[in-house]
Amino acid sequence: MSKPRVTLYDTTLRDGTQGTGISFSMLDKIRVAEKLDEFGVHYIEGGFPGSNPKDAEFFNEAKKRQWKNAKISAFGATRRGRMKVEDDPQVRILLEAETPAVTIVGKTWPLQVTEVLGVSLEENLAMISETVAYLKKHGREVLYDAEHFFDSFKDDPKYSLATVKAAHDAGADLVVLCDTNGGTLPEFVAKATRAVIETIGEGTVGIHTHNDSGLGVANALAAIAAGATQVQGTINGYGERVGNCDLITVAANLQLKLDTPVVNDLTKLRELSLFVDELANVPHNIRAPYVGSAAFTHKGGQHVHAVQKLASSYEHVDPVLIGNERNITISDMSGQSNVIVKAEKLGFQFSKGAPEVGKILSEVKRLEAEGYEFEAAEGSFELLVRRQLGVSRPLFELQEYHCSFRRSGSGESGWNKCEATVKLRVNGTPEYTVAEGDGPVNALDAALRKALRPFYPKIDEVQLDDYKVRIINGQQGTAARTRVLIDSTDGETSWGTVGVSDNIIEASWLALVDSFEFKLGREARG
Ligand SMILES: CC(=O)SCCNC(=O)CCNC(=O)[C@H](O)C(C)(C)COP(=O)(O)OP(=O)(O)OC[C@H]1O[C@@H](n2cnc3c(N)ncnc32)[C@H](O)[C@@H]1OP(=O)(O)O
Ligand SMILES: CC(=O)C(=O)O
Repeated sequence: MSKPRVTLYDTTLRDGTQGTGISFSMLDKIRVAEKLDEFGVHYIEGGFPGSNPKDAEFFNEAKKRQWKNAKISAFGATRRGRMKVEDDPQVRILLEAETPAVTIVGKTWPLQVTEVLGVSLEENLAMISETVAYLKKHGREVLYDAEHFFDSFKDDPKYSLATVKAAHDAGADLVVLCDTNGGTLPEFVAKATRAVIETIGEGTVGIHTHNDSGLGVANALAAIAAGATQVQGTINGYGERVGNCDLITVAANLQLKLDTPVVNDLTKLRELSLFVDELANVPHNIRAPYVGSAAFTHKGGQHVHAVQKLASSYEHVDPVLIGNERNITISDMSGQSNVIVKAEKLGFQFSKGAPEVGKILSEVKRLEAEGYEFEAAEGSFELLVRRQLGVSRPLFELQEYHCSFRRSGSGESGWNKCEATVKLRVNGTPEYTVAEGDGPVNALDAALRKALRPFYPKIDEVQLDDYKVRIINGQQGTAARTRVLIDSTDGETSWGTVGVSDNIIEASWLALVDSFEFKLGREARG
């Protein structure tokens, strides 16, 4: 696409990695940058090469690659006080990154200049203009990040404008106003942005916000409405403290709500968000605007009823536009509409008022009142539907199971032993098996598989991915009711099952049996 009115500047690989728990290997940084480039981000801030060898190495790798859409930028600071710009090693390293663009942060707030940097206000202006001019002389596109701009504008508008004017007059291609502490409100952001544009002209200002007041995106949009032409942010809002402006949300708002196209194909937005979470090893935020898996998930019966008739009744945009999809969940807040939609996915067609729908719905509500939760246990819900419709076939007839745990001695010389026995009949054939395991549930799992394997060899495809235990009525201490949720996979599909009991072993057994019955039942039906 031709240059849009607003460009996207991604700083996931620099400011994002200042977020607690966020770290990428050098090769993962390259993979994230490639994904951002493919998506159509206009600038990628790859890191702070003066900070650490990994970031410096990123730029060595980045210069060997062809970037289709994005300009790579190296991040650093203005020269240090009382030093010549050409003698500052951090500035030299910025040039050695050999990027087409360079972003430097400088101080704007008198408080920071005198108290933190410990230099005079005049020396700070010289640090800004000399560093910008030096980088321009070396042929770089220079983006100047005006740190704490809004706090400074509140305290001393004259000095804050003098700093951005110093950067602009020295040749900065863009002055980026930073809400570094994330405490500013949108109205003030808009007012300050307008004041800067009046001082240095149209098309010269970008915005970089943090989310400390929960307004990172709102503040960025306020600055854009006031005339800013670049928005800086991070994928999924990673960043120092509570994070940066979420570039995912901003991109969707600009393109879908503000008639400001920023990329060619917004349908890749969710994929980008998940990809970056995956590489950062961060759990996906299901409530993320636009791209979260809950963003178009309807739980309440009245909502589900309405979206079947008119999607826009409870959806602000079509999920397909950002590569997301509509989901309907089942719970005690469901109405007939939820059951009808879910049952249809299982191949059963019902109309409103059908007795089968009422039966399924009542059973869901009865079990949820006992502590079950079907939202994340679609496998158990499918079995519930089949059982209520009388079309399920149990895998076996249980006679008894037993498990034991024995601890002998203490410390390292002691030992633990977990053993389980399972006695059941499969198609009339008795089976009696015993197995050991790391814990009682693991031992039961092994004994049950041993008993069922001769009849259902596909059982070995089932792997348990996750096992979660939730105490439902904790006030009853060790006599509390327990809910166990198991996530299983066969490598191709994944499913969740649930079991509830006063006994943690029995709750686990129920969830385990549902997991096997779900998989093997589907296999048998073909
Ligand atoms: C708002 C932002 O997000 S800006 C980016 C912040 N990111 C980071 O700090 C992550 C990367 N940082 C680092 O790896 C290190 O802090 C380094 C390599 C930059 C500096 O390390 P050190 O030299 O050991 O200094 P230290 O981190 O203790 O202190 C920061 C130094 O930078 C100076 N500094 C801070 N801002 C600026 C600026 N805008 N211009 C010039 N110097 C600056 C400080 O005065 C201080 O130097 P001093 O001790 O000589 O006064
Ligand atoms: C530059 C930057 O990251 C900030 O001021 O927040």
